Order: sequence, then structure tokens, then C-alpha cells
Amino acid sequence: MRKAKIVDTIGPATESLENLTKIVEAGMDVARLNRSHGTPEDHLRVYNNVREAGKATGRNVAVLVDLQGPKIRCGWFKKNADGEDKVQLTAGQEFIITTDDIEGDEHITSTTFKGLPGDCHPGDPILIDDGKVRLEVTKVEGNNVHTKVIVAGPVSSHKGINLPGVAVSLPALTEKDEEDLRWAIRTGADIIAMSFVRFATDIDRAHEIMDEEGRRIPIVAKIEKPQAVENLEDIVKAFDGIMVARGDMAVEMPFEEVPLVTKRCISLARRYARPVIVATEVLGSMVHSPVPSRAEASDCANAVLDGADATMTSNETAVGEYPTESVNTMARISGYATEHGLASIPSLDNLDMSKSGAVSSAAVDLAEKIDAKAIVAFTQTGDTVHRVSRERPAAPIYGLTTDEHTYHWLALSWGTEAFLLDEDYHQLNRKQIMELTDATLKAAGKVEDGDHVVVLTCSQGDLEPGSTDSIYVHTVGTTR
Ligand SMILES: Nc1ncnc2c1ncn2[C@@H]1O[C@H](COP(=O)(O)OP(=O)(O)OP(=O)(O)O)[C@@H](O)[C@H]1O
Ligand SMILES: CC(=O)C(=O)O
Ligand SMILES: [K+]
Ligand SMILES: [Mg+2]
Repeated sequence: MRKAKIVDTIGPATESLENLTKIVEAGMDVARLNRSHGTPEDHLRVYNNVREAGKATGRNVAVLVDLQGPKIRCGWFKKNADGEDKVQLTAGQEFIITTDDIEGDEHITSTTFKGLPGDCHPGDPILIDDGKVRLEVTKVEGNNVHTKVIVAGPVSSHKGINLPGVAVSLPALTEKDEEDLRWAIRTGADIIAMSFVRFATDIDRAHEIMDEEGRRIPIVAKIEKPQAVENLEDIVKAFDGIMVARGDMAVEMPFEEVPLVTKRCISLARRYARPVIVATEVLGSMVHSPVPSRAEASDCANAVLDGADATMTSNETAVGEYPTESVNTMARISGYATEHGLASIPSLDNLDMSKSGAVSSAAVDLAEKIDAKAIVAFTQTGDTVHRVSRERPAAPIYGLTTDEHTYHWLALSWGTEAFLLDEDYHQLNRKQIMELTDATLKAAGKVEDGDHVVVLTCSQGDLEPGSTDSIYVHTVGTTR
């Protein structure tokens, strides 16, 4: 049984209802709509298709909207003789990046970021297109940043620009991000991902907007800047989950640091009971190949064995030639890793233990000792499930909730299957809770009479999040 989840970036290769249905059947748990690309109209169509594919297949599929964030990009380039808006830079030449509104050529490009000259200093490296082209700042004059080309390569319209090590003076949420966030809330997204998070307080503006819109959605911090790594523990605590965004991370900091940062992200996320996604190039060569490389198969399995909640596809499913095969392959690798390698997922001895953390931990312990068929958690926000899930128990976790967005949010949680209840359980007594448990799980074919399950719930009538305080060892079919 596969316990780690799968997040897939949706793009031209997967956005039709037919193709989405195929990747849902192959194992997609969360669809990622990247607001760095495409229009809100495109994404509304994709959103509706994801919902329809989820319904048609009966699978719980969440929608994650990834905001562009303060990413700096090139402007337009003039068309060359071949009709392409693309230039070739050569090593040693001068190349200017300007905030003037001009069309670029092999000597100069405009940039979307007006603060660039103020943020750059001679000697700073500037990277274009995920580090494929490398420049070094020689001088700053007015609106122009003069650079020398260190590593040559092609540059074309709207390619991303990274300034590793420079504290870029852009807000965590740009105007476009604010619009996209409002769009996501109104459309019905379940999860938001914030790009280029630097500080724990970067979440505050997003919460203000959510409060204005009348709905809070879990926010995943994308860890892709050195400042985020410096402030990692505070960010993990402030946000609802994290994504190890290895694409930008590997150009923002030395790539040899990425594997260890990834492991640290996973263990900190588990300490604070936050879901963690390992992203980018997990099966990268499958953009053009129906099978993964050996290194990729290992990368995917190792992310799962390190304890990630989920692995993610990007280009593989957005623009690749083998999107369904990519999801299938990820499901196979991840499923095998948890079926045969569960014992090698590190067990952490430094878990953050609030009262509810300790209660959940005791439930996991109990389930193991009595070899329970399942751990059942009644949950409003999903937090109780996360506290159980972070311990990576062998027994399946069933999260029972009355909230439709919590139901979808749990699609991202390791080892968890969510059930949407149409009856509020807060006023039910113990006997009624057990009856509801049995009815829900038996209808889904998860348990049979006589099975032992461990049930986590809160005292009758208690609506406060974090109030889970009751553990029951329940024998299915008995309602004493
Ligand atoms: N909705 C879309 N429409 C068109 N192309 C897309 C779309 N989503 C993704 N793509 C393409 O797939 C590629 C990989 O997707 P991904 O989301 O990883 O982009 P990215 O720009 O690398 O990510 P980010 O900006 O979050 O770091 C993109 O570079 C883009 O070319
Ligand atoms: C996913 C993403 O944003 C990255 O890897 O950079
Ligand atoms: K993005
Ligand atoms: Mg990124």
C-alpha cells in the first residue's frame, strides 16, 4: 500500500478532463496549478476539470494553487532572423539588464523588477533560466546593471532571473500574487503555496487577505531561498506545511547543500506536524522518456524513506511526453518504498509535544501494541491527523471530518485516507461516535466486525481546535 502522496503540476500535457482522469487514476492526490504560467481563465477550466475527474473516479483530489511570488523575470526580446525571441550570449561579453522598457537583444534585456539596480552591487552573481546562464555585476549606472557573461548560453523572453545571496527588496506577496490569492479563495482552492518565502511573518499578509475574503486556507511555504533555510524552524511553525522547491533552491544556494537541506526540512516539518512535499526533477528525465533513470528512482524512494509526506512532478506532468507514465512510476516507486521500507523511515525523538501531540503519540503507540487495524481521527482542521501521521505508523490513518476543505487538505497527508461526514460529531456521545466510525469505515470496506481500531476524538461538545483528548480502543461492531 502506498502511503506517501503524489502532487502533480498540471499544464498543457494534462489539463484536459481526459488526461486529468488518467493521472488521477494513476495516483495523483494533489493537483498543482502554477500561477507563474497561464491565465486565471485557463486555470478556472483546469480547476473544474480536476474537480470533475475527482468525482468521476471517486478519489479525493486536492487543488493547490502555487503563487508566482517575487520572482524576477526578463522582458521581451526582439525576434531574431529565425523569428525567435531568443539571443545567444558569449562568455566574456558585456550584457546589460535595464529597468527601461525596451525590447532585448544580445547586448541588453529589460526586467520586470524596477528595484534591480538598487539591490545589485559589483561582484554579485546573476543567474538566468535556473542558472543555465551566469553573469557577474561589473557596475550599476542609473537604470542599468552592467554585467560580464561568465557562463554563456541562450536567453529568451520572460526567463527567470535569480540573484543568489542578494536580499531582494520585493514584498513576499506581489500585487499579482494578491490577485491570484483572491482568485484562488473564490474559486475554491484547498491549499496555497507561497513562493520564495523568506520570513515566518511572510504569512501575515496572506492571512489578512484570506480574512478579507472570509476563508482561511492552509498555506505551504516553498523553501527555495537561503533566507528561508536560515529561518526554517520559525517558518515551519508559522506555516501549515512546506515544500522543498529544489529547482530554485539549487540556483539560490550551492547545489551540493540541497540534499541535506531537504532532509532537515523533512525532519523539522515532522517535528511540528506539518506536511512536507519534496519537489522538482524527482523524475525529471521522464519529460522525454517512458522510464526513469536509476538515480531518479532512488531520489524518489529516498525522499519517501527520509519521511516526506509527498513527492511532486513538475515538467514531467505539465509539459512532458509521458505524464501518465510519470505518475504511475512515482506511485510504483513510492508504494514499494513504504510497503517494504517503512522501518527505515527515521523515528524522531524530538517531536514537539503539546497536550494534543502527546495524546496522538499515545494513540500511535497503543495502535502498534495492540496491532490495531486502523487509527481513526475525528478532526476539524486536520491537525489531529497530522500529529498521528508524522509518526509514520504502520496502521492506516482514517481522518473523519465535516469540512470539505479539510477533507481535501488531508489528501496531502502521509498514510491518510479522509472521509467527509455529513453529520456533525461534536455533540455525539461515545456510543454514537463508535457507531459513526463503524458505519463510515464498514461502508468503505475498510474494517470488519471484530477488528480493533484506535479512535481519537474530543470531549463531547468541545469545538476548540487542538482539543483532542480522548483515545478509545474500539472493537468494530460492538457499541457498549
Ligand atoms: N499552466 C501552464 N501553462 C503552460 N505551461 C505551463 C503551465 N504550468 C507549467 N508550465 C510549464 O511547465 C514548466 C514546469 O512547471 P513548473 O510549475 O515547475 O514551473 P517553474 O516556472 O519551474 O516553477 P516555479 O515558478 O514555481 O519555480 C514551466 O516552466 C512551464 O514551461
Ligand atoms: C517548485 C519550485 O518552485 C521550484 O522547485 O523552484
Ligand atoms: K510559482
Ligand atoms: Mg521555484
